Amino acid sequence: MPRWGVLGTSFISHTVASAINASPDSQVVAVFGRDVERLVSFADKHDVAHRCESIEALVALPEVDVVYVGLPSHLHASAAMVALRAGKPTLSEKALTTTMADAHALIGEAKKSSVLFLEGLMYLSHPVMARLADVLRSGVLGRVRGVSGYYAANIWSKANPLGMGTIYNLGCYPVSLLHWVVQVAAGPDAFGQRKVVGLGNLADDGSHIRDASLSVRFGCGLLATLQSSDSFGNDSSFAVQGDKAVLRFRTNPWLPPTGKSIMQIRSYKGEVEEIVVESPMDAFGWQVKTVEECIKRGDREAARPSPTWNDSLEIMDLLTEWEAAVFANTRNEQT
Ligand SMILES: NC(=O)C1=CN([C@@H]2O[C@H](COP(=O)(O)OP(=O)(O)OC[C@H]3O[C@@H](n4cnc5c(N)ncnc54)[C@H](OP(=O)(O)O)[C@@H]3O)[C@@H](O)[C@H]2O)C=CC1
Ligand SMILES: O=C1OC[C@@H](O)[C@H](O)[C@H]1O
Repeated sequence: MPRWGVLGTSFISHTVASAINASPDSQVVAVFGRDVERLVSFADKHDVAHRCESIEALVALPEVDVVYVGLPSHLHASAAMVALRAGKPTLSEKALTTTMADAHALIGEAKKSSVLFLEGLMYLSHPVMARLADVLRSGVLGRVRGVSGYYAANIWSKANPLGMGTIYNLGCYPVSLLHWVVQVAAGPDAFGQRKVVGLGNLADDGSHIRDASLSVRFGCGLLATLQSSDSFGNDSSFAVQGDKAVLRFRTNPWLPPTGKSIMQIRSYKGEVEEIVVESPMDAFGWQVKTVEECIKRGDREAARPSPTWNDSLEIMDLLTEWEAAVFANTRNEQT
C-alpha cells in the first residue's frame, strides 16, 4: 500500500488527501506545511501521523513511499526535484511549472531518477478522456478541422500571483485537452507545428495575466481557439469540430465527477448521439489509482491519456508561448 507524503495544506491538498485516504490501497502518512496551525489542523483532519516543517524532512521519512506536491506552481520544480532526488515517486500539481527552464530542469531530474514522475492534470486519468479518444479514432466526426475551449472561474483573489495567472491556473486545462485531441486526431508531431496569436488583460500591477485568448493554426490546417479567465465566471465549454459532425462536452471536461460525464455528437445531417461515461469516482480518485498502478508496475511514466514527460513539456511549450504572445501584445497598451 503506497504511503503518501503531502506537500502543502491548502484547498487542493485537502482534496487530494481525501482522495488518497478514500482509496483502500493508499494512505496519507505525512504532511509538510510552513504554518504550524494549518499543519496541525490538516494532519488532524486527515489522520496524518507525521507533521513536517520542511520538505527535506518529509521526503527523508522512510515511511513515505510517494510524494504529492500541492504547492503553488512556481515551486513545483524545486519541491518535486527534492522528492525525486530522495528517490520518491512524485505526483506534482498542474501546471508543470511556470517557466520552460524549470520544466526542462524538472523533467531532466525525472529522467535521471529511477521512479515515477507525473504532472497532476487529474482529469486526464478519468475514463471520459479515453472514451473521447475512442470517438476521435472511430471517424464519426470525420476529419478534425477545429477545436474550441473555454474555462473561466472567479478565483483571482485566492490564486497565488506567483503562480503567474490564468494561463497556468486554468488555461492549462484547455491547452492540455487540445494537445490530447491533436495528438490523437493528427499524430504525435502535429502539436509542435503551429502558429500562435495571443491577446489578453493583465493584472493591475502588470505582473501576470488575468484573461487570455489564444488562436492556433496547426500545420495540418486544424484551427483552435481557446479562452481562459480567472477574473470572473464559473463556466467551461469544449468542442471538437470534424467535417462530418461536432462533439460537445455537456459536462465540465476538466472536473469530471463521480457519476455521469456527458459528450454529445451532432452530425451535420442533424443526427444527435449522447455518450454517457459513468464513473464510480471523480478525477482525483482516478489520479490516485493511476499513481498506485504505476508504482505497482514500476512504471516511471503513466500511460496516455495521463501526461507522459514529453506531453507535459509539449503542453508547457504552448502555455509559455501563449503567455509570451499575450505579454507582447498587451504590455504597451496597459502600462
Ligand atoms: N487540480 C486542481 O483541481 C487544482 C490544482 N491547483 C494547483 O494547486 C497548487 C496550489 O495552489 P494554491 O492552493 O492556489 O496555492 P497556495 O498559494 O494556496 O499554496 C498552497 C500551499 O503551498 C504553501 N506555500 C505557499 N508558498 C510557499 C513557500 N514559499 N514555501 C513553502 N510552502 C508554501 C501554502 O502554505 P501557506 O498556507 O503557509 O501559505 C499552502 O499550503 C497550484 O499549482 C495550483 O495550480 C489548485 C486548485 C485546484
Ligand atoms: O485548478 C483548478 O481546477 C478546477 C477549477 O475549478 C479550479 O478553480 C482551479 O483552480
